[in-house]
Amino acid sequence: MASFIIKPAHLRCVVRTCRFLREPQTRNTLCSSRSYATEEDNRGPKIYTKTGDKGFSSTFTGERRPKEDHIFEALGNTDELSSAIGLAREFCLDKGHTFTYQLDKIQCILQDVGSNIATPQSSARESHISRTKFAAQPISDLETWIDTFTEELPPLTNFILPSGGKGSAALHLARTVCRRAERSVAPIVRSGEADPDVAKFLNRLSDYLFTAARYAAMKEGSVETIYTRPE
Ligand SMILES: Nc1ncnc2c1ncn2[C@@H]1O[C@H](COP(=O)(O)OP(=O)(O)OP(=O)(O)O)[C@@H](O)[C@H]1O
Repeated sequence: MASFIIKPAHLRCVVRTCRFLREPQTRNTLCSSRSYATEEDNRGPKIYTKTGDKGFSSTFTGERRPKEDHIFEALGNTDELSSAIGLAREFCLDKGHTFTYQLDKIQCILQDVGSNIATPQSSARESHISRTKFAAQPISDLETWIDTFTEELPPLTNFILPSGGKGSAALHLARTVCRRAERSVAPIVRSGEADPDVAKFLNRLSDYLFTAARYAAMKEGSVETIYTRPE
């Protein structure tokens, strides 16, 4: 069994993803097993390699690029997005919301987003591409979930401000991080280095997070603050 440790930061994950993707049997076990660290992992290498100390890091294809490269920017934003969703999920769990399993799934898909971003097509071999292919199904799942929330929600008649309780406000914050992730992925997709479905997924995800925020507020009976023009 290959070693792969989920580190606190998704970017770490992506980098480890770079390592663990070399061992395909570990891919897709991430979300199902929940048992991320094995005894072997515990005896494994240290978390720090020091190879990034000079401001360069590696893509999954083995290229060394400066850390301000578009790819690491997008990976960092994806990592931050997963963390923001993780926090929102905790607030939603506290309130007993039934949709938190969706947030779990989304966090797993964001790992796949990171894998795809970390694999620039121009330097990828066939084996890299097949291991980091991004599936379109998660986009349809988001659309189904959005439509289900929307059926229960009252129509939107005003601009609402991020509010509506801790879960709702945290989902709005995650939505804004999602839009930043989308902006940073756009040039990578445009240059043909990442899968266009990654951009589509992030675009749909911000709509999902907006709708889930409203749904959480409604279920909690929390008031969403409406924009009013200051006097
Ligand atoms: N600051 C960063 N922001 C976003 N992604 C990063 C950043 N630094 C590295 N990465 C990506 O995340 C992966 C894992 O990060 P990690 O911190 O292990 O890399 P590193 O800094 O190159 O190595 P080390 O921390 O061991 O010196 C890297 O392989 C790279 O793809």
